[in-house]
Amino acid sequence: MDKYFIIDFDSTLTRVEAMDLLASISLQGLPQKAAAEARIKELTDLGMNGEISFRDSLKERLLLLEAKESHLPPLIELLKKQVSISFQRNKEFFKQYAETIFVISNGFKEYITPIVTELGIKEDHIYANELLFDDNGKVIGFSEDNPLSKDGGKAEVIRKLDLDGDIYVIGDGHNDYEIKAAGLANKFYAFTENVSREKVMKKADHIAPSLEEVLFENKIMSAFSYPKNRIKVLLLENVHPIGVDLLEKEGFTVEEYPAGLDEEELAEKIKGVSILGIRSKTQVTSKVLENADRLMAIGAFCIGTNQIDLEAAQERGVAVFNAPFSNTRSVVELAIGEIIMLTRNIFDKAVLMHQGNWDKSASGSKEIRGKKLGIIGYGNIGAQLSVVAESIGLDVYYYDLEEKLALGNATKLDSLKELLQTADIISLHVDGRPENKNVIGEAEFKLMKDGVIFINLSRGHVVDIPALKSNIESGKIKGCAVDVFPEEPKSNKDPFESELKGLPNTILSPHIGGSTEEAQENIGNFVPNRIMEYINTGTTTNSVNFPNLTLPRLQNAHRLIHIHKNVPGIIAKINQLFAKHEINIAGQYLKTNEKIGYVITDIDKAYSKDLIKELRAIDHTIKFRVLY
Ligand SMILES: NC(=O)c1ccc[n+]([C@@H]2O[C@H](COP(=O)([O-])OP(=O)(O)OC[C@H]3O[C@@H](n4cnc5c(N)ncnc54)[C@H](O)[C@@H]3O)[C@@H](O)[C@H]2O)c1
Ligand SMILES: O=C(O)[C@H](O)COP(=O)(O)O
Repeated sequence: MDKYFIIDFDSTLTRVEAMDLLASISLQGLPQKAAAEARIKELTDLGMNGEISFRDSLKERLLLLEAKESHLPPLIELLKKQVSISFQRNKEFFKQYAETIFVISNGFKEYITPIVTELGIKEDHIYANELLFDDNGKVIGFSEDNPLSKDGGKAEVIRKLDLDGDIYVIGDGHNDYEIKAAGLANKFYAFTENVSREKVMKKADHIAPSLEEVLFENKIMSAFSYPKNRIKVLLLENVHPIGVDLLEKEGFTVEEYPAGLDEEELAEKIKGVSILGIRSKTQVTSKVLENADRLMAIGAFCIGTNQIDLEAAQERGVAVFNAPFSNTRSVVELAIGEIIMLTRNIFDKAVLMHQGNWDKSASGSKEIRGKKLGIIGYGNIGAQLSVVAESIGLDVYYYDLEEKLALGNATKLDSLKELLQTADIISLHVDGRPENKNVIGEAEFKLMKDGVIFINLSRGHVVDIPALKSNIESGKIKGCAVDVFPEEPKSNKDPFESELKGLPNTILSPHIGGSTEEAQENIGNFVPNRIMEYINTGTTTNSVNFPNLTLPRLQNAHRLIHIHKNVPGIIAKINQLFAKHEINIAGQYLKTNEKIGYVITDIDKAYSKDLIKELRAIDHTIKFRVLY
């Protein structure tokens, strides 16, 4: 049985209402332009929602237009640029299915025909109204014999066409739904890529946010192997609007949640989610991942990824991305500011001032110039802090577990002990790996100089809090700044509890080291782009738990992405299947790490579906997907 596709023009096949565009051309320079345009828009919406008779709306709109034949060429040029994005992506569909695609519109043939024939739709499959002109080329009306000039016209055209097969209507208006209401279509797809009309969506059999959704539903090959609107994104912890916007523009269905979720909540919410976006608070545990039935990628919209069970994610074929340098500078600037504030005792003095006390004295207040700054963890933040600190006169020492290049005049120390004994100011910038729990505890505080300044902007669990508290109280630590805590409130509405509250010369901040507008904007851009690259091309550059592969653009081929446990013989099995099915391989890329293998194979487009089934069935396959 043939499948016929009946497609609406305005706001479906194109992103705009052609009459609105025509109005802006024809009314150019006329005093009534703004008022007439507003009324035309209003009449269009009333008509589309089925609130006024179509013919009345059309008549009134045409009268307001002041249109001439000479306005049509510029209108057509503008409309050509306004073909809906998912229609542009799927030109192949229009060519292949030309025999069964019809455009039925209450708009006008004069501008519809040049646009839709360019897509490959046949001229005699276009049904629309026709304009009438006077001798001077002025539009004076429309052909009233045409059924499309009146209510129910679309249904009448379909009835006359007497198509032998299933009929699927794709449109954004009530007049499109009327075809289904008249019993003349199998399904009405409310097309929402350009406009979403609540009343129309309620009546639809299916909402189609893109043409791919319709094609996928009907098992027709489309530009994407999977409609993007079916990819559900869950964003927690107030991800920057830029990030939200990028993911929405990509066509994903995005749900946002301002706070973090606890394990139980997330284990429920994660079902059906393909992309999860979090920041430092949300713990993505193996229990959460067990329920992640569709998860492909996790974006940590921050630097740290210790909140994610990276190994469990990897074993399930879930790639994790973060923003490794987007807030580095912000943390460094805060550290520098705090070093100065604490060395000058500003925090306590400010508190006293607010209480009405004037304490002008130099006692215990020092310059930072020439003081020894000890940086523990000389990674991105530690190294950047080293450079900035040195430029304002600090003498920099550092200790890192790994061999790191000393920047500027910084001095590398070989042990933590040496660093703790040397520094006047200690700033902690280690990562949050579990082994770093309490890396600074009583024994380490004991090794520090009396009157040391201590700063932790890294992770809360790396410092033993009771030990820190007693060393502040004893005066061993003269000043302290802590931005990160073992337990942090889930949201701004929850209270903050800590033993460190109320201690002298102690700056407590609510985990805002990386919270600057610049950093959040950078992160909002960086992470979605890595995720979209991964989803669209398979590229894993910058993934923190997947073998990193930068892949070329896919050209005239299908890309098979196979993620498997790194056990011997898998590649051989994959390639044996290609040989068995006589597949021509256009390119193959492989990278493994200890746990998983990541194999990408670009192959010619023609192959049997059995190949896919057999690739999926290879033992130790974790995930498999096809891109085209
Ligand atoms: N407060 C905030 O808002 C904020 C913002 C950004 C980053 N961070 C945190 O800052 C920390 C550092 O970030 P980064 O981008 O520099 O990370 P990074 O991975 O580039 O650097 C961490 C460095 O610490 C070293 N290291 C790890 N454990 C160590 C140990 N026990 N002793 C000595 N060295 C050790 C590593 O070898 C590495 O060089 C991370 O914990 C990150 O989560 C906090
Ligand atoms: O890891 C990070 O980048 C910091 O801890 C900042 O985390 P946040 O985005 O949750 O503020």
